[in-house]
Amino acid sequence: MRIGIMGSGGLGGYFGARLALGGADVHFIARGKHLQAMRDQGLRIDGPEPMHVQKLHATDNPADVGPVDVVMLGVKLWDTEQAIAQMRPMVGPQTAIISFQNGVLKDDYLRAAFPAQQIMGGVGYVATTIEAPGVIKQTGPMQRLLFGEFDRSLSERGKALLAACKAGGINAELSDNILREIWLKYVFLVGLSGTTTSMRHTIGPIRSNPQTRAFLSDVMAEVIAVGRAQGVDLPADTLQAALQRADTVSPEMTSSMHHDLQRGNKLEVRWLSGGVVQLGQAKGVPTPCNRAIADILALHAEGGSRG
Ligand SMILES: NC(=O)C1=CN([C@@H]2O[C@H](COP(=O)(O)OP(=O)(O)OC[C@H]3O[C@@H](n4cnc5c(N)ncnc54)[C@H](OP(=O)(O)O)[C@@H]3O)[C@@H](O)[C@H]2O)C=CC1
Ligand SMILES: CC(C)(CO)C(=O)C(=O)O
Repeated sequence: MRIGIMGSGGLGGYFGARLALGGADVHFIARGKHLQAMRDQGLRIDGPEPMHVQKLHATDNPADVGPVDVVMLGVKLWDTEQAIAQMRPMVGPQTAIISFQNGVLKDDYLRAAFPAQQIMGGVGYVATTIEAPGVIKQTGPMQRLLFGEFDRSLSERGKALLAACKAGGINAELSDNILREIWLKYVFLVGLSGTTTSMRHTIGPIRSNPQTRAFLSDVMAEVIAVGRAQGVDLPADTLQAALQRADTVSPEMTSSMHHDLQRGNKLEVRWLSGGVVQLGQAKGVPTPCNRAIADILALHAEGGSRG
């Protein structure tokens, strides 16, 4: 299977490395020093299960690659439109395109650019960052990919990608309700990212203090209300399950958005809590807690200030 990884950082680099080690014909799209290091030394994954892809295809020019079976989109949300424009040479009429970015607005960008039948839904669970050019660091053993067709069929292309993932040791699942999976992650992630970033704390103290726990719960409840207003069939116990998830992760856990704030990077808040506000407004669902998060972080959203 030919796979194009559009954005080979924490997410794309990690799962692309596993796919390559599993035997898939992976083409990494990267840029700058990271691209140079990958060309010179391959791609190294540090963490609980160290890996090294020594020989790989890496380029900043998707035209060098040409059409692939699957494009996996893994750039930060602020880079999406530019990445979509650049990745076009990898997209032939039979190419499946899957965004594993966070949030629920990501697929709207794809739908605006490509025919709906080429787009599959995806969710990625992993905690990784680019530690140095050519090196990705994974924190903790979690690694999981979910993907599927928006029409809920279990397609042959989905099964083929599943087989490629399994060959690379990825905990992958072909979902028959990917929209729900995307929203279930959104509920958890907006709660985690909104609270850890606005409060500048790991999840441990946030979930233990009754006042901040109530805020976490209210943030998640707003996401659920917006999702249901959008017609997503979120189970009755979604809030309980999301809070339970927040209770069972390490107390030291935080979100990628909190890491971005600490490093003075741009933030994905416009698509996370900001996305909840935007979708809530369109459906008349109040989202005061998410609005507070988006407003509090607005001065940091373009980067340049460390939290
Ligand atoms: N990392 C994680 O643990 C997880 C991340 N996610 C989501 O996945 C998405 C990606 O996050 P993450 O992997 O952490 O981000 P990273 O910044 O680690 O990786 C993105 C990479 O894509 C590169 N890139 C961006 N645009 C282009 C382009 N046009 N051409 C070539 N390379 C490009 C970036 O380069 P440059 O550095 O130069 O900008 C960077 O190397 C986000 O939406 C995030 O929320 C979801 C689950 C877990
Ligand atoms: C919660 C986590 C680590 C799960 O993949 C994530 O997606 C993020 O922090 O952005």
